[in-house]
Amino acid sequence: MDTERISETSVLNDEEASLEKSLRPQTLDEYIGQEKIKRNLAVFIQAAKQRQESLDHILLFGPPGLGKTTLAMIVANELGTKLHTITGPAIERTGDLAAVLTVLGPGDVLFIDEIHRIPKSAEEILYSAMEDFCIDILIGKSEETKRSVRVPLPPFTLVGATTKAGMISSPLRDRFGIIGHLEYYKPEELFQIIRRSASILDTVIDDEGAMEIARRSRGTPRVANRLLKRVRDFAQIKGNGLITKAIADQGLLALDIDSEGLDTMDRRILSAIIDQFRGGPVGIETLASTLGEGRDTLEYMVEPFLLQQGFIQRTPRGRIATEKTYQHLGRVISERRAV
Ligand SMILES: Nc1ncnc2c1ncn2[C@@H]1O[C@H](COP(=O)(O)OP(=O)(O)OP(=O)(O)O)[C@@H](O)[C@H]1O
Repeated sequence: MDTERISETSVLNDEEASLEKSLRPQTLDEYIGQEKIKRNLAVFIQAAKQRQESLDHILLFGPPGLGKTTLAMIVANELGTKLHTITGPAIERTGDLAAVLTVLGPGDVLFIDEIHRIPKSAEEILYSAMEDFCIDILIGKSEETKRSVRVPLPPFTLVGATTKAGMISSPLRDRFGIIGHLEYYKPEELFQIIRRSASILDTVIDDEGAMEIARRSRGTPRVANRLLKRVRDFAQIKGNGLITKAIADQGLLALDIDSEGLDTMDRRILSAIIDQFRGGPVGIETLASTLGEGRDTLEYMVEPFLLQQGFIQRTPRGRIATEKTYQHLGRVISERRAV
């Protein structure tokens, strides 16, 4: 299990957490990449401010670590309002949601991470909250005293984030006026993120060193920042403090990140498809149980990058390894025709 990747947000120690915070861009100008979303948001935010209205609700899709939370923070910051955060799994009952909604101030931003995980009953409360800025709360314990009370809410902006586009119901999706799909970052964009983070961390890095980390960061700013911090340690202990291409390479190899930026988990998946399923096709469920991993981890955290990079192809009968994979892992395509 790739515990480091999965738990990196949840078990950061205090120092790491404050470093992570210091690296977060605060404004749209500081937010690198995702140009289309950024351009549109800049217009919508400016228009809402001019009209003194709340900004329309925003739904953000994309794999972990691409900057959904950061964007939600930036939206609140650019609007000059307060950000309230909750995650889908933390909303167990409708009352949990009502408790957050009823403390919102006018124009505030409510960020619900993993919005696909809120229970159906809470989702229904969200509908009227989003559309009419009010919620109906049931009060009274007995059948005789039980009644529904309408509670008005101030106009607010809901920012929902999810890694699982297919798991948002259409009534919920339809209530978002702005929908953004975050894409994996290009190496040039990660290069800029790494340069910016290095300067905040007071770390010297040359262009080749930054590019090497950028190329091997799975298209993901969170990974880029994590690798930068680790490679910085190598530069300090094994070099003279400067992150060069050679130091980056040495550090990344020690962290088991290969020349294509694949980590142990990526390579386990690819090797299993080749070695245990003759290159595929293999269903995601079978693959997950063979590896002893959760299906969701594979499908939403690991596989999207492998698909995007052309290491895996999806067919109606399951996943197959591509010629690029055989070459990268130094295997010979013998029993299955190359794709
Ligand atoms: N566009 C960006 N420019 C610069 N840094 C970024 C950008 N996007 C993300 N980051 C950095 O990457 C880190 C991870 O981003 P963030 O927590 O917003 O991701 P996320 O998509 O919300 O992930 P998750 O859903 O796993 O929480 C942030 O701490 C931030 O420093």
